[in-house]
Amino acid sequence: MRYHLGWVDSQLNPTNSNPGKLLRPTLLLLAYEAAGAWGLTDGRETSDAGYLQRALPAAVSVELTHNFTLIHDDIEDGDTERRHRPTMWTLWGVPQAINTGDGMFGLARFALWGVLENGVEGDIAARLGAVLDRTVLEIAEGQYLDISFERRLDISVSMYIDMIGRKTAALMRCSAEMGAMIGTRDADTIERLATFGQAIGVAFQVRDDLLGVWASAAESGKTRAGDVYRRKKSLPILHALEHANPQDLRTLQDIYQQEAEIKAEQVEQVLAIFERTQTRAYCQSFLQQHCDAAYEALNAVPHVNSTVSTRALGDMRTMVQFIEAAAH
Ligand SMILES: CC(C)=CCC/C(C)=C/COP(=O)(O)OP(=O)(O)O
Repeated sequence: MRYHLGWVDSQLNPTNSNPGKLLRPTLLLLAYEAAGAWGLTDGRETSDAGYLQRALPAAVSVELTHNFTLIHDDIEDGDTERRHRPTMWTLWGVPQAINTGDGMFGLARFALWGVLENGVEGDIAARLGAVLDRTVLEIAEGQYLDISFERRLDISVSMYIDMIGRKTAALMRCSAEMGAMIGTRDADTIERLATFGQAIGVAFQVRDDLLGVWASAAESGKTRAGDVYRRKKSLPILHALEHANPQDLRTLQDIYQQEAEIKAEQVEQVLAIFERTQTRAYCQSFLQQHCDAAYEALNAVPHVNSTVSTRALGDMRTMVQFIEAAAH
């Protein structure tokens, strides 16, 4: 993939050796190119990558937004490690970590105005700000729902999908939508790419949910069935709770509500119930549906006479293929 993580990382923070996946800025830049990179047709194409400047402030902005939410998320969850490093609140204390997260959100908003210096018109810049603000509100709603689900077992699959749609997919949608808005004024193109972002966002989370239960330790670098050990309310358990027979349902309720830590044999019991409820197949088909929706959105992006756009659409398909692999 062209936007190799190191490339975007060097734009964001030259000293950061573990920046995370940088999925959102990558998505934003690809959507910008796919949408036509503001009239960059083959006849006008330049050999340098100067045209990317136009979208770069927004790419920085979505990554800063993501990192601000992670700083606050780690405080709320009490997590002590992220990306194999101590979380900010463990180093600086909760008050300063909250403050840093707030500052980072301010920085994300401030960085976005940089598009004005790179040739983006004022009305588009203002609308980019509105998309980002609406998205942050949606993420906060998603986080509210997620936290409120923690002590409950009566969460339906559709409630969960609504939650991840806001908490995880909203910023992916926002990234693709913003990139497209900087690349073109064509409403159809913007809508298709935004839809792509939403679909890939949900798919990405469900892939994580699948790997959290069924990836081998070697594949994921984590404990096998780690999400069952943590009793995480992800798609598999919510599907199983909806489809278990009465006896299995009681077993799941007992295990997920007990005060004591879950034992290895109870994890095996949960996995056996997942088998009986065909939960893995359900999650895989759910993932496939969202990957199909992502492909469909890409196929419907109006054609631009530009190799840059064609290449970006190809890279976005590669992204879907990577996520889709967890469905097989
Ligand atoms: C308003 C706030 C604070 C929003 C948090 C948004 C977010 C995507 C958190 C990480 O989710 P996660 O808990 O599923 O992921 P991880 O396991 O990486 O913490």
